[in-house]
Amino acid sequence: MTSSESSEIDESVIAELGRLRDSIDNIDAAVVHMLAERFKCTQQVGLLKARHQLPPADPAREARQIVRLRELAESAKLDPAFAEKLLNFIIAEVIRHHETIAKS
Ligand SMILES: C=C(O[C@@H]1C=C(C(=O)O)C=C[C@H]1O)C(=O)O
Repeated sequence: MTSSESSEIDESVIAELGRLRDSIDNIDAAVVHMLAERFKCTQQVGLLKARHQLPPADPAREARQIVRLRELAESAKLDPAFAEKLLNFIIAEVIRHHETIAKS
């Protein structure tokens, strides 16, 4: 392989890496915007619960969401265990917000 051939390969690899990373950046931005919208909704739920003396957490609702999300993950070829962990992580933060709202 000549030095010009190897530098062409390097450039095409770098270009493909750049394209893939641009898509990753767009997806990360979409995730951030979707999470921000979700937290706007859950903040409203937190206010409603505090006003009506409802508990911050609703384990029955969470169980239904987990079943649904695991099914969605499976059909999207995403690891259902990962999807469940991610949802639990988000819900834990939401419940923390609801507890703060209830105390305020
Ligand atoms: C948002 C709610 O409050 C909590 C947070 C949930 C969520 O982030 O999806 C689900 C159930 C509750 O534990 C709710 O009750 O709907």
